[in-house]
Amino acid sequence: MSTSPETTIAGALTPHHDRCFVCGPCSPAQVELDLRCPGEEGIVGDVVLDARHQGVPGIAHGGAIAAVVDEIAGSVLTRLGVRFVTASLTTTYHAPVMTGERLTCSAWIESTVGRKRTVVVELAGAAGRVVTGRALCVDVPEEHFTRLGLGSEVTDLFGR
Ligand SMILES: CCCCC/C=C\C/C=C\C/C=C\C/C=C\CCCC(=O)SCCNC(=O)CCNC(=O)[C@H](O)C(C)(C)COP(=O)(O)OP(=O)(O)OC[C@H]1O[C@@H](n2cnc3c(N)ncnc32)[C@H](O)[C@@H]1OP(=O)(O)O
Repeated sequence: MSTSPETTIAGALTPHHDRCFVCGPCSPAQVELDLRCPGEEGIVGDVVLDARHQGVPGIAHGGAIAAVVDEIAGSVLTRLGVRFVTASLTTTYHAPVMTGERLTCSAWIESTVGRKRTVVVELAGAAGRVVTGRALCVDVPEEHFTRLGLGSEVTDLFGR
């Protein structure tokens, strides 16, 4: 397992990239995410979607929620040093997410089969579970990015 600088400060995770539209501090839509790694695997934390993420007034947009699910699922894997992309993402909305509502999250690897890992992300509000997401993530070689003309600005993000 990698010992990421992100995991050495009381298990807290910091944004993986300044310009990531979900977690990056340069993003005008940066989501308030406070993610921590309580143990060897998995992530817990808090998430708040606000008025920048609404679909109808007062309710978070389902696409914004899905992006947050993808971000959290990805964080579970990158902190383990896994180089991956998301191949498929399903998001089940059990109840509306209100803008400004503080949610707790937990995420973990549900299964690993060959290059495929399924990561589950649960989001809950004060009244209980609001979202369950499942990301099917596929391990990829470094060439997945280098053949696209991308270099260390991407490949260095994995396994820090
Ligand atoms: C822009 C990339 C960013 C990546 C990560 C980002 C940041 C990393 C750093 C820190 C991150 C911290 C937090 C993370 C934050 C966000 C995470 C975002 C992650 C993303 O958002 S990333 C962008 C969107 N994502 C893509 O850009 C993928 C496009 N796509 C492809 O690049 C190929 O499609 C690929 C590589 C997926 C597969 O291609 P391939 O040729 O390598 O392999 P192949 O097709 O053989 O599939 C192998 C096995 O997966 C099964 N399989 C494949 N696809 C499936 C599907 N859809 N449903 C069910 N099963 C599927 C096959 O059935 C086979 O299964 P089996 O082995 O059992 O036969």
